[in-house]
Amino acid sequence: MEIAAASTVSVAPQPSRLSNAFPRKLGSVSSLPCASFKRKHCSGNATLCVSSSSSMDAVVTAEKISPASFLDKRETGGILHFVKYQGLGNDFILVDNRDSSEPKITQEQAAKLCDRNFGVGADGVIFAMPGVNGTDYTMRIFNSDGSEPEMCGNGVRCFARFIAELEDLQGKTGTLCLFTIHTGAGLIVPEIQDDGQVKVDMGIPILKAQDVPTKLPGNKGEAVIQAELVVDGVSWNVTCVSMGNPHCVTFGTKGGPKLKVDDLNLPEIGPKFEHHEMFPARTNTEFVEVLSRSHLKMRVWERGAGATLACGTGACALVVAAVLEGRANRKCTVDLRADRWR
Ligand SMILES: N[C@@H](CCC[C@H](N)C(=O)O)C(=O)O
Repeated sequence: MEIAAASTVSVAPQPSRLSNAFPRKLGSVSSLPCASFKRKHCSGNATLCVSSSSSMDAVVTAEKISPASFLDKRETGGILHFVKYQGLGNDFILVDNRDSSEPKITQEQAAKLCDRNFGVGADGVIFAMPGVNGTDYTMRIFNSDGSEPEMCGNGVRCFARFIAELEDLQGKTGTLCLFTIHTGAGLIVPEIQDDGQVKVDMGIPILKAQDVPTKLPGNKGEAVIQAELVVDGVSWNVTCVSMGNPHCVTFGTKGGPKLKVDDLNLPEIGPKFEHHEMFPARTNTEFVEVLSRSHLKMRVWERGAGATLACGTGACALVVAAVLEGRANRKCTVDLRADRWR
């Protein structure tokens, strides 16, 4: 027995910007036991049908999916149950792990599951685990490369919706905070709105260089604000912010023209920031274009996940950086994607 087959995944209309951090549910993949995994694309690009029905065109069978073969070894029922959620296109595989403080799959297995061609495809895998220190739940997440970040803004919003559905809290939510979540970056208390969307207070940003962490020397006290970072021989201005996880925010090169984020070669430049020696824990990088003092546009290269369509901690980090650099007001809208970046 291999991976569970699923019914359907419906793709909801995509909003073009993140305003006040509300999530969109992409759809859910309900896992059903079956002996093989068959997939068929339905009409248009809005629906993907995955079915165990033999009448469907099988493009792959479970026996041939070595990355998925671990799925029958780790769970008693022989199947890893999961759902798929997204926040503004930042997508995650969510696993109900409430019965154990050990993730049901390893980091290597998570990376295989996140593969968009040979796995389910996602920016990360999130585990809903028992709470610690008096919290109701613990969220752990593995990036699509298998590394474990401390925090994920869109992920924690998806997590909150997942818990609400698991615990049947839908319709009882209002703006009440019904549960607390322990994360690698501290306590999160999500607010589930009447319409099911989730709002999260991301807490106080960390600016002290060694806590971000960055090896760049503090130039405003211990903070690194609009400092020079040489990447591949080019001097960029960067501000370093941790939202529990590290972010390097840039509005462009030193003395260069205003950054036009649409023109960036993200797959080329992104990894050079991520693996720069000045970031001992690697870094997420936000490339930002200022449209006005209250309207910013970003593209993100995520640590451990590459180019993603959105990043909640990144959106928060760049507003912090924009305010510190005097480029924007404290309240602004961040466009995370005008269309698909990749
Ligand atoms: N997309 C997330 C951030 C996920 C973690 C990140 N890749 C890291 O390694 O820090 C978000 O919405 O915040």
